[in-house]
Amino acid sequence: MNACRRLPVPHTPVWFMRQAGRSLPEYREARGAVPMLEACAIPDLIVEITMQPLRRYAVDAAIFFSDIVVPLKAIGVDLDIKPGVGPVIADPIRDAAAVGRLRPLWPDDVPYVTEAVSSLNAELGDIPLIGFAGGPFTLASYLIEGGPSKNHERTKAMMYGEPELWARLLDRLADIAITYLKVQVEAGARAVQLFDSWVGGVAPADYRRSVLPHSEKIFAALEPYGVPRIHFGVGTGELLGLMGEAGADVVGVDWRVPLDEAVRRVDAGKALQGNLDPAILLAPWEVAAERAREVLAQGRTAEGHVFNLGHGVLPSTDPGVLARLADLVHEESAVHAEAP
Ligand SMILES: Cc1c2[nH]c(c1CCC(=O)O)Cc1[nH]c(c(CCC(=O)O)c1C)Cc1[nH]c(c(CCC(=O)O)c1C)Cc1[nH]c(c(C)c1CCC(=O)O)C2
Repeated sequence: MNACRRLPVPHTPVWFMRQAGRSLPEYREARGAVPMLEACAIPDLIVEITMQPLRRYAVDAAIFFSDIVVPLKAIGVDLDIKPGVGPVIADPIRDAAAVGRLRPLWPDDVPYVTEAVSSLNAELGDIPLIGFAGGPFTLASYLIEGGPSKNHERTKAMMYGEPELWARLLDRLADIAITYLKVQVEAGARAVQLFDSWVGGVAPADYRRSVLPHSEKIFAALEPYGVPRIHFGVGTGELLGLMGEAGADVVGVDWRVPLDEAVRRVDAGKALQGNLDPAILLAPWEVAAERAREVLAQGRTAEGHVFNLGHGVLPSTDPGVLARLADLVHEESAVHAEAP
């Protein structure tokens, strides 16, 4: 929490995107045959899966176990998460009538979120829980394409060709994200992350015109709660400044841009989060450790640094390596914190 607020810290804090999930055998066991979206609606299971990585790693935060499409499912969008694929939408949104059918999310639509966050908050004690929501571009892309997409072509066709319809869709998605985040914060989440994972395919001028106003609305709505707001996307090197401008306190950086360069791209008054390449954890430990030290050194140029991977933990990652990484981050950064 202090690092997010650019205050002094005894060591660099660390957590890992996707720290819960398929890299953990106990996750696979707990999930069993329960489909992903069903699991996301069972409070006991949410609590158990959220806690699992904290039993293994000395991480400084928990991230709520859910998915960015859970609020869409909760308002009645016919969708599924297909293993190895991702979210798949039965009737993609392609016209004004379909956008009109996207109703608002009400807190009562997700009682299991309120229940799970409250239990987690009690169980976690001093360790903060990070709540999250999907960013407007990323959710729009799943809804318009009907599933994961490489080029986001129909999405961009709407963004460029039907700007009014696009703005209406993104405004509705922003309102859904606001409610989903407020539910989590009001139940006890102490920070929030907006995952606009796939917005990196958008040029800065288009981001400013067609996406930023909607993300800005989300961050502004969270402002009164005073919780740190983290903003992350993949391949967003050219957008880092704008993603900060949208109203984030912490800008998440993927592995493509070194953190000292990210510092130059983001306005003063922001902390950074990132950014070890998750794939490096599949290389020998000493190779990964050396790069983690580099990330720490580059992170020291930021006003605040939360160590993380540059994207989610890969399912083939050895949990033992993540445990060593969390310890390394603490030990090596504590040495620097003590230095005169
Ligand atoms: C794009 C996106 C999605 N979901 C999410 C994003 C943004 C983050 C990112 O960029 O990765 C967010 C998300 N999804 C999940 C979390 C849990 C918290 C965490 O530990 O980080 C978070 C923060 C659980 C999950 N969400 C999903 C899993 C895997 C489900 C399983 O066990 O099969 C988990 C643990 C499913 C999912 N859901 C989605 C994808 C692409 C997938 C993977 C599909 C696959 O490869 O099987 C959409």
